[in-house]
Amino acid sequence: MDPAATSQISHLALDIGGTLIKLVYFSANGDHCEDSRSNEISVVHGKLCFAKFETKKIDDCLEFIRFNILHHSGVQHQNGMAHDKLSVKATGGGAFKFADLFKEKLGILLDKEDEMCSLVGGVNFLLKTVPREAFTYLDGQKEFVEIDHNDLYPYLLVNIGSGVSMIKVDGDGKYERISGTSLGGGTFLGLGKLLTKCESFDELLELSHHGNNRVIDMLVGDIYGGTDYSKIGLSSTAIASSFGKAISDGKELEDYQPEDVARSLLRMISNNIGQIAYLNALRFGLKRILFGGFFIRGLEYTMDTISVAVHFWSRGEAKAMFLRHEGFLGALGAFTSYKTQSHNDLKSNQHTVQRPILNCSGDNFRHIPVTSNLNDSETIECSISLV
Ligand SMILES: Nc1ncnc2c1ncn2[C@@H]1O[C@H](COP(=O)(O)OP(=O)(O)O)[C@@H](O)[C@H]1O
Ligand SMILES: CC(C)(COP(=O)(O)O)[C@@H](O)C(=O)NCCC(=O)O
Repeated sequence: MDPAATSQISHLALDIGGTLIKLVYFSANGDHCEDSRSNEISVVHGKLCFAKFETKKIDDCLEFIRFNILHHSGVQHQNGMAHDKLSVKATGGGAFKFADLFKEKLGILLDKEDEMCSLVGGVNFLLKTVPREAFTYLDGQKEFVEIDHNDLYPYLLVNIGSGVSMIKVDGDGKYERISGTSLGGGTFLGLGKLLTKCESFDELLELSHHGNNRVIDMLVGDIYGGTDYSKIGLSSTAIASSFGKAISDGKELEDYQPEDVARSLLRMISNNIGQIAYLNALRFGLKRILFGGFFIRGLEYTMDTISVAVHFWSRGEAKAMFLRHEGFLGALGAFTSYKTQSHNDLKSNQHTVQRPILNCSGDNFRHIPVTSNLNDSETIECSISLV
């Protein structure tokens, strides 16, 4: 393997969702070593890099791929003669919706991976490979959880994207989508834009940060004259009805502060998802609930609301956990699915494309990582083997 060639290697996978396009690609450091067991295998050190674009700005994403020449790292189809036979792993609805666009603009075929399968693959990869990936968040405390690989399953994966999917995971590639709700991140952003006139997700989050949901939410105490309803375990400060105060306040939307509206909205969506997640965990006796999707964005208020909902409804029985790479689960799953290409295919193709083909075997991926560190820019240091 030519070291100069390995220094440029980049391998790409995409998750094209309803709101965001997520990219995961491997970028080599430039150093590599031959595997002592076989002179046909090279180990390449590098890092997994992450990028995201709004789906409505797909042209920016295409330009990013073109500028960084990521599309040339695709796997060449058998019998493929030209670059238009290169294919890149892709998941999410956009892998179907935008397949023609990718072919037309970049000359690549999107090799479609099932969205649920990719989400599960991404989580399992992270939990097994990346230290300090999963954590709990309660009472303002973030605590990393190292999960024993032999005691990983079962768990409930709740992916909060535009909509929400809830998947019971029983093993590697063993899963079932058991529930979902259309009240997800898209609802938060869509309603938020209409109600607050904000222009972006970040702006909506910033607003929510400064708001007070009690201005607009109807609390138990508002209904019960300031007292708890202790007989059924509801404190006076619990939300009885999200946005309920707007019924009788005699106010127009303009009379409320956008900050307070944003806060109530965030609380409503997070609380609802936490509660549905708990109910589904209860249905199947699952104790561990992992939350992913770009809606969370590591936001303390969101994680706290979800954690409190799960803790409250399960009376402390179930645990909400979060992931550092929450938004890239599907893309990571699609990335690791390159392993399903047979070695022979990859090897023979090595001579027909300009760039070396990576063997992203899941097993190699798991065992070879040097440091598997996560640095500030959220990259994951790792190594992969080339055939
Ligand atoms: N920069 C952003 N722009 C738009 N939405 C964002 C952004 N960051 C986080 N979000 C939230 O994440 C959701 C999308 O999450 P994601 O997991 O990418 O789902 P999808 O695959 O449906 O696009 C949005 O609906 C929104 O609530
Ligand atoms: C259709 C979807 C799987 C698409 O995934 P997304 O782009 O939202 O991440 C998801 O939006 C979803 O599961 N919606 C909830 C549908 C329901 O169960 O009511």
